[in-house]
Amino acid sequence: MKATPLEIPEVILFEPRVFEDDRGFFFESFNQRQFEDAVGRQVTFVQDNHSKSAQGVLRGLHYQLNPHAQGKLVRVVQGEVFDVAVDIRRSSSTFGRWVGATLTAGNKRQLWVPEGFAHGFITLSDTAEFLYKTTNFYAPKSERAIIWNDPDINILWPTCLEPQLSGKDGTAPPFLNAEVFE
Ligand SMILES: Cc1cn([C@H]2C[C@H](O)[C@@H](COP(=O)(O)OP(=O)(O)O[C@H]3O[C@H](C)C(=O)[C@H](O)[C@H]3O)O2)c(=O)[nH]c1=O
Repeated sequence: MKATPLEIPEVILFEPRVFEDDRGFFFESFNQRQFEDAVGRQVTFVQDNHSKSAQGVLRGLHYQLNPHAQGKLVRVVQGEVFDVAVDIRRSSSTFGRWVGATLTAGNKRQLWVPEGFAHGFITLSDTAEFLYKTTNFYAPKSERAIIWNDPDINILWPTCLEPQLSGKDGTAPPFLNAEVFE
């Protein structure tokens, strides 16, 4: 497993070692020891999620407030998405900045999005199946969102597709009005 910190170094891109033979392939999709070595701290996941989206669907930008903040380890098992993490920790030197990565079933890449970040993705393939582990349970009352095209964050989504949004996401507040982490 290769671990690469992105421009916001708390966000880490993982690339697994894939073993291919005439039967197909094998790779360790999660290894607690290697993951914690890369992240530099103990991390416990308590929930696995799986969503399927059609092309153009954009889910995000979402996060849960403390004490329910979630770290997420995300990957794609079918199709392709562009995945984004936004630093919403007011005390951070990268507050308001974003990083992104293209995750596909083919590249088998995973992105670690720590607590303190808003997260979202846009679906680039006809459909995409998105799996992720979270470090805290779903707590809908603590859920918050930021509008996907906020001008102050200015995410460069890699498509001119008009995104398909849930009602919640289409009416999410701007970053300036968002409840953020201290
Ligand atoms: C997130 C979640 C949702 N649900 C139920 C609640 C709704 O009835 C239904 C769809 O929920 P929602 O529209 O919030 O799903 P997404 O838009 O994919 O939300 C996720 O989108 C982005 C990518 C994120 O990073 C978050 O993990 C999460 O907010 O699943 C649950 O029962 N448990 C859960 O953990």
